[in-house]
Amino acid sequence: MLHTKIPQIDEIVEEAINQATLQGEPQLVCIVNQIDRTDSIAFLDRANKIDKHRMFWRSADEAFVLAGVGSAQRIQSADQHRFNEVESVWNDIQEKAKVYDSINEKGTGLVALGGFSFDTQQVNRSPWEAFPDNQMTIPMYLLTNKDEKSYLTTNILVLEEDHAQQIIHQIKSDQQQLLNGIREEVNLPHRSNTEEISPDKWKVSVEKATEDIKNGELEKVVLAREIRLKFSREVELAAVIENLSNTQDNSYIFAIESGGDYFVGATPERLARVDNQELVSTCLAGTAPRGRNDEEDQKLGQTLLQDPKNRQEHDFVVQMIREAVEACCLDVEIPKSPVVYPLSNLQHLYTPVTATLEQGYTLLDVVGRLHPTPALGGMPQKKSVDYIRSHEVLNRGWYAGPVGWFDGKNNGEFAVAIRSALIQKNEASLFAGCGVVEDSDPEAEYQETGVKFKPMLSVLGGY
Ligand SMILES: C=C(O[C@H]1C=CC=C(C(=O)O)[C@@H]1O)C(=O)O
Ligand SMILES: [Mg+2]
Repeated sequence: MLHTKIPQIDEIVEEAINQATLQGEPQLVCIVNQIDRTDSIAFLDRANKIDKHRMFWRSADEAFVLAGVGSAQRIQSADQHRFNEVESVWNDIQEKAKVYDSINEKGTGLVALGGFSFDTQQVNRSPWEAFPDNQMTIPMYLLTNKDEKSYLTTNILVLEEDHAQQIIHQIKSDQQQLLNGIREEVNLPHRSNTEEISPDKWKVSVEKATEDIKNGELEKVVLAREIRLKFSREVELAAVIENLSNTQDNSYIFAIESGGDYFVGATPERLARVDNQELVSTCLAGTAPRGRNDEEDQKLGQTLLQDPKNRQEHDFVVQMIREAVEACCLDVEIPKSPVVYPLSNLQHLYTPVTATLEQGYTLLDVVGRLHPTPALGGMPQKKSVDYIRSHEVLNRGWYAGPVGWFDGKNNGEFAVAIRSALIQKNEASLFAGCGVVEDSDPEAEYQETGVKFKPMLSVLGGY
């Protein structure tokens, strides 16, 4: 049931058609309602019948979920200055939109969800044809679950030639399906094939990178590899998200559907979050497996904290994030040493970063400055991205790029899209990388990436 406290939808749509006629351009209308508590995965599953462009975000550390359906308006930019360009289009959209929002909650109203590719200079598009270098979408319908409450935002791009009754009928029927439609049983299909892409060639590339680092070409580079899977039938988005949500604590769960394909993952790595002007970023790099019991687990964690190779991987990240954040923030706080961050299959070195954005700077400014951090690219930034482009066999596409959301109230968050898979009908490509420094051992890095595949692999048909 909708708890409407704003003008009747009929009035809103008719007013928007008048506006569109007067302006000679479409009018974006945004309506926010509090609704009865609604399960986000059921919502996404029922949306399957409405639009094949769905988006999902679950925070790693707060009860906050966004599930978006369809596209009312889309922002795309392939430009080198894509973060600034997205910001300026976003400002323009906000200025022109008519927002009916008496609730004013974070993540409701005008919200854009989506992501950015890892490297705009990558010319090879396959297999990422459905994912442009940047795509942020204002969904037609957005469910926001925050703490115990649910909100539904409806965004309509109204055209001069639209008929009010037709639009209203469509919205009512879509809302009925999204909130009350029957949820079909969704299961994951059987996995019929698993192929590791050139593991030996990959180990040779790690060996070569350690030599190039010793020769002073660069200081650190993150190299990724791929596993390809085949299934007995199409893999349903809702089933993957449900499984990841049940198994991956301390991780962001994200999914973006585009042109029939979708990119999904459970990443522990925040890039940046802004609540008003308060910034939180995360340094996460350096990895060990989990132990089979508490004692072994503690021991592995302690060894990780003292291991010079892992500390070096981590310290490059802290150093770079510190410099980037200090350039646009006040009151930057970064602890002197990392702690251990436990996940279901492995543990990482973790250093939190908090700061206050200086006036005039935004979340997208910070994302543009940070991406890619040395946890995904390397050190120095440009050299390592060039190195990846010319040495890595796979095409990263959106793997290791920023994925997330922002609203019109100065809130938003981006994570880096690792522990992820590109799913195309009954096939999937999984990606995992590791930080290579001069003391890296190819076999150990191969094992480390093996553990990083586990969260997605276990959801997509067992180890
Ligand atoms: C690049 C990935 O992980 C990064 C994040 C945490 C730890 C990492 C590491 O220890 O190598 C990587 O830098 C990946 O999972 O694909
Ligand atoms: Mg590592």
